[in-house]
Amino acid sequence: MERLKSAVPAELRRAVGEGTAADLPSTTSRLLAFLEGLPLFHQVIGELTDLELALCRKDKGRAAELKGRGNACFSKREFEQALGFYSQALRYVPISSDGTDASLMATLYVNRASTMHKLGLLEECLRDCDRSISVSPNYAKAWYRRGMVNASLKNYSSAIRDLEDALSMEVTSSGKSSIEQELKLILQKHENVNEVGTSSSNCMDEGLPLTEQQRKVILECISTPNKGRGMTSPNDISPASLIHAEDPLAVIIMKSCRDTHCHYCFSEAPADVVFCPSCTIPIYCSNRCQEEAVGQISWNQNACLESNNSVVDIAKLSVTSTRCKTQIAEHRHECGGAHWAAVLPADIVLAGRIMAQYIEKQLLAGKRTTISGPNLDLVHHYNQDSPASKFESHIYATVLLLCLQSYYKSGVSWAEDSLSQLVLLICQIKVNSIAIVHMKSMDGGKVLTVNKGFSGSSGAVMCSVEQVRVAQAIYMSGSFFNHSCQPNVHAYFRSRTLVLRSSEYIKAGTPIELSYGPQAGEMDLPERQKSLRENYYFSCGCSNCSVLSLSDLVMNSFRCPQSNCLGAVSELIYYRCKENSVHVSIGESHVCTLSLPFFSYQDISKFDEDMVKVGNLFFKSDAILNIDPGFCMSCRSQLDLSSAVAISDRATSKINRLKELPALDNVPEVVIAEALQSLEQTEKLRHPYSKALAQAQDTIAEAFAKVGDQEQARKHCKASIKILEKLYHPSHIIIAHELIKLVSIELSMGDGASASAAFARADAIFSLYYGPDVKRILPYVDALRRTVSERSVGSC
Ligand SMILES: C[S@@+](CC[C@H](N)C(=O)[O-])C[C@H]1O[C@@H](n2cnc3c(N)ncnc32)[C@H](O)[C@@H]1O
Repeated sequence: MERLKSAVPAELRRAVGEGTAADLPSTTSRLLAFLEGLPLFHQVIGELTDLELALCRKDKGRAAELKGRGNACFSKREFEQALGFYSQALRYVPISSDGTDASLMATLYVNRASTMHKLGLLEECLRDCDRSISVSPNYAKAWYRRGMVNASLKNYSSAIRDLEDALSMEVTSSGKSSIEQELKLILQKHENVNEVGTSSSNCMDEGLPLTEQQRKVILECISTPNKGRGMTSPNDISPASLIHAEDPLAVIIMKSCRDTHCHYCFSEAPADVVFCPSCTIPIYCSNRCQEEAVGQISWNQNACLESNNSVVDIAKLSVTSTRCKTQIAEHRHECGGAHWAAVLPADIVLAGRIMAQYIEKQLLAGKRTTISGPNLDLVHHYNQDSPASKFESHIYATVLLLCLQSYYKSGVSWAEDSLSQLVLLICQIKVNSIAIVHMKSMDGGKVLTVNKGFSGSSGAVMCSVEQVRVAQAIYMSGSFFNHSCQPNVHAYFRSRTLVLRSSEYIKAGTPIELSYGPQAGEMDLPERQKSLRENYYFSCGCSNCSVLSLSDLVMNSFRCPQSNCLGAVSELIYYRCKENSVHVSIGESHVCTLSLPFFSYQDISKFDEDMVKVGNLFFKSDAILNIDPGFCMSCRSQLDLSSAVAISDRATSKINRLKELPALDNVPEVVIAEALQSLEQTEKLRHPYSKALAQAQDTIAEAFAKVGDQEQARKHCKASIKILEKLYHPSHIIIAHELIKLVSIELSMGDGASASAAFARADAIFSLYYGPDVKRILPYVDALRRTVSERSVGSC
């Protein structure tokens, strides 16, 4: 792509970069005319769309070779490796209409099933047997394996039926006699044991609980003075109410999750992962997800899948889809082996998916009109984009259009403005797409196992969660919610569904706003502004970025050199420009102008008492004139800021070394002692309510928990929570996650009563943010709940 960009003459590049949205018809057509005359461009499009050149083609030879490697590992009892090879083989095995490849696929499923049976993955094994049977219904080995795994699952009646079927299909006498032997054994067991049913896992969403569906909040889209359109409600909304739930218009998995997560529901891929029937890139956690993403596959339609490129075939497949007819299988149009969707950036593939959906809807509706673009009613900032970004959007839009044209061939005719529409669609995606984030419990499972005995002597690990960015999506209604650095709704995802829930009481008519990422307490004002400008192309005008806030004042500040002063020393310049407002700048550069929060004295209950003391020092001084970097905002004592920054940074990096140690179970005492010394230095330098201090306490708590000194771990964990309560607020979700760490420490200490109290606080916050979805989103919380209640009963 870089070679393509540099081939464009500077004059044309400038015209594109300097143009506005109104110039798009001319800039896009000039660029297209130039590129069409460029051999390099045709080479690039050829590489992206030619099935013979594609990297993601099915390959029977490769599948057979991988199967051989799997078999070799299986016979050496290297089951984990065998599983990997069989999965890879299934990824490459083609599906053909003549049935020849079906037998290879059926064998691979059975081989993988046998491997998973050996590994104790019984449900997964059962599913692979079913897949093998559906591909090749008379395959005795598949029935035999299913019978055996059903026996392991104690489903004896099913096991007997399966083995009887296997027996009727088996042709060799040795095969028949070994099936008979197994059958005899299972019949005996069946006589002795009561049957236990199997549970089948289901990754897909079951939708909203009924009670929530009935209590949907009424939303209105309104025009706001400084943020464009926004959302509000004509009614008061109580905390923890479900505000909105929506499936995406289009979605694409992040490249980093391609090999580990289902490309449809984005859950972590299980051992019996399934693949796209037409290309080797996507993986799915179940047949259901595969069908949702690719369309329903029945074996007599294989020819249609393989030959692709025909509009009639596409329509036929979509009609046979299990989905509602207005929804188009999102991966369908990318299938067949052309690999542009695997190579182009996620934003561009997302644009491709939206465009393809639009085209296919027109085709399904029988409208063979000229294709222009979906014309989504979403905001974009094309005119404010940098020249480089405008040029890049033009290049990608042109490449994408050619890829789509190559797929739809003569089945579609394109309007003149389709390229301009595509450029705007790419810009809309930049501003409106939302990252789908899933919660991953880092060691929640482990903590519960390790702590089972609660001897108190063994090293325990703390429950901690990591947010994994799994996909990028466009939600049509979700796009109308504006950002606030102190949001009143919490956004989370059930598989691919966006869910918004009120995290506080919202009065009728108040803007309903979520956080696009940056939040007060987590980042200070300049950091938040920078992040929103770079990632979302706007300057934040939320209430938290318009009024001087206490957490912004202290979070990155230093301690006043006077030991009895609680005033903060900042690296920023605060200059009072008018009676009620201050300019904030870093060095020469102006960050923003903020109002002074006089409301804080009227509504003092909103704030933490200690924080109000800090605020008073700043706000109540008669004249806040000019506070330079390095001067205390209260008593004006001066601190040598540059040396304080250097010492504090060194101390932080020493403490952070604890995180980098590969195994914390064995942290040398000297490293802990050094970290404690650094913590002492940080405490001397940093403001007592600073983020650096909270993080240092948290890191040290984690290290102590892992080496088994739970008393120390508890002390530092509590210190960290105390600071975070001031930077955020005591009911913020971040506090709940920290409290869960405290719970695991207290459980390890055998202090069930304290653990139970901390858990109750965390649970209340989680319920506020996730409502009844807590169990589904944070399953480890539920596991911990059971442990806590057992332990607290035990300690009574
Ligand atoms: C996802 S859209 C939200 C809906 C949008 N206001 C509209 O009119 O369609 C994101 C855009 O809304 C505006 N916006 C959202 N939150 C804002 C905020 N806190 N301050 C200023 N503008 C904001 C920005 O223009 C941003 O690019």
